[in-house]
Amino acid sequence: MVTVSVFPVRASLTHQLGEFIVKKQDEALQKKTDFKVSVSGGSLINALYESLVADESLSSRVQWSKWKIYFSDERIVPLTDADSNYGAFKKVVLNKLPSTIQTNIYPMDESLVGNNDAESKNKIAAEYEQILPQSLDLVLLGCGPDGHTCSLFPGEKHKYLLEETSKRVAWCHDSPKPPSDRITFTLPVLKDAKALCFVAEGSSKQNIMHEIFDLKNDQLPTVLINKLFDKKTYWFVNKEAFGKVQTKNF
Ligand SMILES: O=C(O)[C@H](O)[C@@H](O)[C@H](O)[C@H](O)COP(=O)(O)O
Repeated sequence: MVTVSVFPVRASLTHQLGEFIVKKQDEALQKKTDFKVSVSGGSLINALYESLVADESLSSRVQWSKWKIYFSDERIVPLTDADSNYGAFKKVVLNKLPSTIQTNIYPMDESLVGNNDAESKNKIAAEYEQILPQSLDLVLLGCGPDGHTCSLFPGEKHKYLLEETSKRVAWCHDSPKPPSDRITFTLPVLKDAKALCFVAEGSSKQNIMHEIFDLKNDQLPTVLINKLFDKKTYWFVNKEAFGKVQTKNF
């Protein structure tokens, strides 16, 4: 069973999300000197700001200097582009931290970004794979209204990403959510991670939450992940997103 927590108001979701992340951080730091975490783009980034920066009862417990921060997926655009997940995370979260705080962040190498050939895009993915550790302590994920996560999209034409077993980071060349070129973790990275945490909020997620949790449509990447990695998968959702979900059997 996956662990699902449903929150009536946003502040309680972001607080409990922060408590969960800090708990995973503390568990990791009891055993080693760093906390390896990956973040995704989209609305998750604002939730992370609320949890880890704005929430004063949590912000003092976040040991940023011991975090190693990776990206679960990244759009192939310059890191300064408004579409960059790194850029968004830096702007919304890291730039809000006191300047004395050191962070260790691992963005995609943007030097090949301008090249439009497949070889360059595959190389960007392969280079990211090289810097990725074997096992992340925590992978933070969003869920799109179509049931995608990372840049693993549902449907026949995107199956090449879900079926990838040798590349740990792959080039997604046809994202239905712009921009179309991205790099993304593949399932082997999620398999080796210690914990996976999804955040989904708002009424635009109602239909997909119903499909994921009630209908369990296993054509959806998120359903597949729930099935494959149930014991280490956690969902933080709000009551709007879960408005149509009937089941208690996760
Ligand atoms: O770069 C991206 O596009 C994201 O990493 C993506 O996987 C995101 O997490 C979902 O699309 C959910 O985004 P929302 O929460 O904004 O719907």
